[in-house]
Parts: sequence; structure tokens; C-alpha cells
Amino acid sequence: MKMIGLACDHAGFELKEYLKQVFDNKGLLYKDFGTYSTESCDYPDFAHELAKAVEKGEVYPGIAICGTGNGIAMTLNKHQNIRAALCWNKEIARLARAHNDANILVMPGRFVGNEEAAKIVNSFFDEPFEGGRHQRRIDKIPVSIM
Ligand SMILES: O=C(CO)[C@H](O)[C@H](O)COP(=O)(O)O
Repeated sequence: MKMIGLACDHAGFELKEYLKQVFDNKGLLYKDFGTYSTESCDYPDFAHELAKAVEKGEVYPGIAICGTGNGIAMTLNKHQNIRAALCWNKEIARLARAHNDANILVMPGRFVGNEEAAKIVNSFFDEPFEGGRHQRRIDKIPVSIM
């Protein structure tokens, strides 16, 4: 695994800090794109930086957290080569890798507990992409101007 990329807003800050402890304990490397406190902020400011780093191959995979996960996922998915998947349980996280080849795991910080989030992360990290029919579908996601 390469360097994990992290981004959040104020609503995801505490969960991000918890996950950093988990990664430290496992010796996993990460790059934190912010935010760095619970002070109110705007999730796109951090989501775009994470998305650009994933697109450049500087970090992989990414983990992004805001209150519901929706705003940060919407922002990330504006980037051409990002597939950010909002996951609130282990099975959705597993399928986000197996079927969607998601490169950024998004979680709703206000709706998942720390231990559940760590399980979601493990599930996402452990699952390979299945390819096949799922690759065909992923290839059809980008919007091309006709
Ligand atoms: O979930 C989010 C976006 O999807 C944000 O974390 C949420 O909107 C922040 O709300 P507030 O400014 O009231 O703390």
C-alpha cells in the first residue's frame, strides 16, 4: 500500500484524528491534507487537494470525511479520475472496491462511530477490484462531449 491520503472538514476532524492513531499503531503511512482542527471550515478546500494528490498518484487510497459525507464526495467526484464512494458500513465499503474500484473512501463523520469507521477502512483496504463487467461500467462513467 502506498501513502494514504486524508481530508476532512470540521465535522470529520475527530474521526480523522482517530484513524491517524490507528494507522500509527499499524505503521501505515499517511498524508493529511487537513483540516487540522474542529474550527468551522469549507470541505471543498481540503477535498480538492486530496483529489489532486490521488490523481497524481502521490497518495492512494484516499479517505475523506465530512458530517454526512455527501458534500465532500460531491466535490471529490468532480475530478475526472476520482471515484469517491460514500460508505457507512463494511459491506458497502467492500463493494465500493469490488464493483466500483473506488479510489477514495468517504465516510459520514457524524453518523459512524470510531470503531465502526476503522472496520469500514479495513474492509475497503482489503478488497480487490473484481474487474470484468464492472470495468466495462466504470469505463462508461466519464462524461464526454458529443
Ligand atoms: O456534512 C457536511 C457536508 O455534506 C458538512 O460537514 C456539514 O454540512 C457541516 O455543517 P455545519 O457547518 O453546520 O457544521
